[in-house]
Amino acid sequence: MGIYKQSVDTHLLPPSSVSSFSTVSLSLSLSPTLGAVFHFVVRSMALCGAKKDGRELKIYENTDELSTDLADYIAELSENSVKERGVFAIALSGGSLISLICKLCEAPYNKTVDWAKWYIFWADERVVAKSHADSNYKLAKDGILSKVPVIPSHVHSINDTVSAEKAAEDYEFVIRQLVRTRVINVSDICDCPKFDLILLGMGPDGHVASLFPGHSVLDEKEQWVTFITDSPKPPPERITFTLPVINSASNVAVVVTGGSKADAVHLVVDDVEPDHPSLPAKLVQPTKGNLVWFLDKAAASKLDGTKFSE
Ligand SMILES: O=C1O[C@H](COP(=O)(O)O)[C@@H](O)[C@H](O)[C@H]1O
Repeated sequence: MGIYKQSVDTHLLPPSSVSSFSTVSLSLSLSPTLGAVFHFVVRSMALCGAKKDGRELKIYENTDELSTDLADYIAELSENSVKERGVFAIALSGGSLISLICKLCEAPYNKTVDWAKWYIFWADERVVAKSHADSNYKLAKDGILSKVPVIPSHVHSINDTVSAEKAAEDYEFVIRQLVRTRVINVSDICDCPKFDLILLGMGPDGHVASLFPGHSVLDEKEQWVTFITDSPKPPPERITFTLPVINSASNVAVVVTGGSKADAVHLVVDDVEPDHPSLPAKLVQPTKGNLVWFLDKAAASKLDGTKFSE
């Protein structure tokens, strides 16, 4: 069975990607049996991007270039949202994501972003004290929020003095109030909140937020925020946005770096074994919103048909 090759012009790539290209060649191979396969050839300090199955993949030479483009992406979404709605409702994750968005604290973003219009939430949180090293809130506060002029009352972290179950319930209540006043937009197709942007990381096991492979909370359809007390990754008690909330967002970005996650990226992005019990990251499929994967070269290294050359 032959493989048909066709060139894809860079005008098909997202403008933010094209502007950063130095030398990029991208080709799309169409095989009757294998479907579409992207071949990325990245030279010098280039990056490349392409649409695949409704997702946009952005692959960067290194984490520094990824961070720069990610800061641009967030700043642009913030500007658009403030223009359209007067506010920007963003949900953060913890882990490696925070150091990858730290460029937002630097020029020009520290001055150009309309920080007072930001409303900040967490897609997941560990149920520990806010001062604890495991707290996703503490990570973001120390790394970013204490360095930019966000309004403290717009920062919606969980109640860290109650059980995981109560913390999830309280957090959903807060979000419901803010949907009612449209600080957080509402989905056009269900009653779910429609965050302007949800930023997710992904673990080597394919978990996103605190949605772990095989966990029953993956089936949660009613609640917006739920809890677990048996996280396979410590600490065990966590609250998390459910899939209906994640998939109702206007924009979702999954940010993944490092070779330890290359297998999971391959399984999710190349949709290996589609009938196999799903990895949580595979279930991130915004119904009407945009989905962008930000990958460094190491995380993208096992993607089908991906070939990098220096
Ligand atoms: O436990 C968590 O892990 C994921 C992934 O973290 P990373 O350090 O591997 O990027 C993170 O997105 C989530 O918020 C966090 O609670």
